[in-house]
Amino acid sequence: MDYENLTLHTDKYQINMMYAHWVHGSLNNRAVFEAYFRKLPFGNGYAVFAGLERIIHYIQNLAFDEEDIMYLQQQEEQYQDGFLEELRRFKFTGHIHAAAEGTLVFPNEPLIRVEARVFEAHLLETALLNFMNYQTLIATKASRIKQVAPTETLLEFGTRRAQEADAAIWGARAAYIAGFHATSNLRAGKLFGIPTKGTHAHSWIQDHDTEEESFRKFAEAIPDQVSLLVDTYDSLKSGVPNAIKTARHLEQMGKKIQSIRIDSGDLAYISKQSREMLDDAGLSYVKIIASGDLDENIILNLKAQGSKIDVFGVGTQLITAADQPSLGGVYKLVAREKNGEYEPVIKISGNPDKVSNPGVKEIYRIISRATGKAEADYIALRHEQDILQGQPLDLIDPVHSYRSRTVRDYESVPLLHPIFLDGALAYPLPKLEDIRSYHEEQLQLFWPEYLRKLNPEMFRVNLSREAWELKMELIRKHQG
Ligand SMILES: Nc1ncnc2c1ncn2[C@@H]1O[C@H](COP(=O)(O)OP(=O)(O)OP(=O)(O)O)[C@@H](O)[C@H]1O
Ligand SMILES: O=P(O)(O)OC[C@H]1O[C@H](OP(=O)(O)OP(=O)(O)O)[C@H](O)[C@@H]1O
Ligand SMILES: O=C(O)c1cccnc1
Repeated sequence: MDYENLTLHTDKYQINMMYAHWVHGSLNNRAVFEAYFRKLPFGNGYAVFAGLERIIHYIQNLAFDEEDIMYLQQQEEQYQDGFLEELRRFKFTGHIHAAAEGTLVFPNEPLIRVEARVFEAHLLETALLNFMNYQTLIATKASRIKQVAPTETLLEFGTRRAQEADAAIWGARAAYIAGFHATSNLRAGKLFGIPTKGTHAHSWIQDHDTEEESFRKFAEAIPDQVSLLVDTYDSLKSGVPNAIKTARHLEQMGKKIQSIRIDSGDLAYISKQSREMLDDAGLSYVKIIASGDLDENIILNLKAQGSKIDVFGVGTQLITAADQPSLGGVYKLVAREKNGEYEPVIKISGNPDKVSNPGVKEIYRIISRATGKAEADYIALRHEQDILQGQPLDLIDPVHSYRSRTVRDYESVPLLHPIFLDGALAYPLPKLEDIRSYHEEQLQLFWPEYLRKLNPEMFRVNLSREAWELKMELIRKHQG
């Protein structure tokens, strides 16, 4: 894929802070930022991390070209030439650690850690959050849909209603990671290798004298991939009978229609009636696709009503994450260089959930040896080694510290992987199919109580004692 240069895809305040660091000669001080979200979307019990591939390409392509520099030169801030010269030389030289795409992730745990010259670390914030927030949101929405339709085929139909072109293709990719089977967007198919599927629109039928003629012509043109949209005039009185006639016509040519698509009306009732009509006509091989403003709640309802739908086409509700159109991921400074060492820093808030966790941290998934299931995620300061040596671990809830617990017989899996080290890519980009399988494996690690769609149990994300004590110490310090 040809990745565009998105260097100016940042908020102006980042450039202003970079400038102020340059003016004061502190641009080379190192800083550590962590990206995380505070609240799960859709009332879900987990989120599905996505966006890393785009972040990697973004960082690899970071460079201010002459047009960017000229544009910055015209800004009312009147940046000095020396600063613009510094930008001409800009490249990312720091470290980035991040979770793998497809990982199940939870609030308040660092998903991406950027450790770099403060000058570089500021620039990245906006784009990195933009990609992580959107793709994680859509992968999570898709995962909810997958949870209610684990055995059906799921088609992503959202492009026409997506928030512009980038959202359409990266959303299609996020949906595929979380278990969708195909997309209608050919560009997403071409760029990422996602399987593609397509039926036809109502206009095809409207553009013929009769529905029957339109079906026959479509079937004759693409005899190996025939899916007929039956609801233009009347699904049960006209559409399905005409689809049956077309199927018979095709059988005479030694071919089979694949499916019919219902796109309006009572989808449960129509699917059941259609199934009967198709079966009675000896066409039990013909599958039923449903579409039309579907989401996980309607799909669950349709299934509860005994509908006979094999394939769900989902567009608007998925690609726009309609019931919660944004994931509020943030990028917070956790440590700054002072006198050649890292000093942990905190952001205090009146809302205890919003107080940041200071210090450079690692995150470990604690898996019980007895059950093979995840017990908690454990956030420790980078230098802490207990976790790696299998010592008993005190799990302390960062907000409600009375909710502590000790785990003994566990395996700990680090969730953050080196992505860039000293500016060089240190991560072999996994194939999309592998990301999708990894996501499936991730789901197996969790008890169903955490995965259910409605009122799931809260998975524990805990701080090590040392990380918790550091947080308390900094709170005390700043509150006098
Ligand atoms: N049996 C059903 N149970 C629950 N929801 C359903 C059922 N059948 C359809 N729906 C949903 O109800 C909504 C119906 O939308 P709407 O009233 O706009 O009509 P429509 O049948 O899609 O018609 P049209 O496309 O002609 O406007 C859609 O979101 C659809 O997915
Ligand atoms: O409802 P969504 O979940 O967003 O799924 C995509 C919708 O897009 C198409 O409708 P549209 O009316 O745009 O075109 P059409 O004339 O081909 O039906 C399709 O028929 C679906 O209803
Ligand atoms: O192929 C389809 O049926 C399709 C594609 C995009 C949107 N709605 C339906």
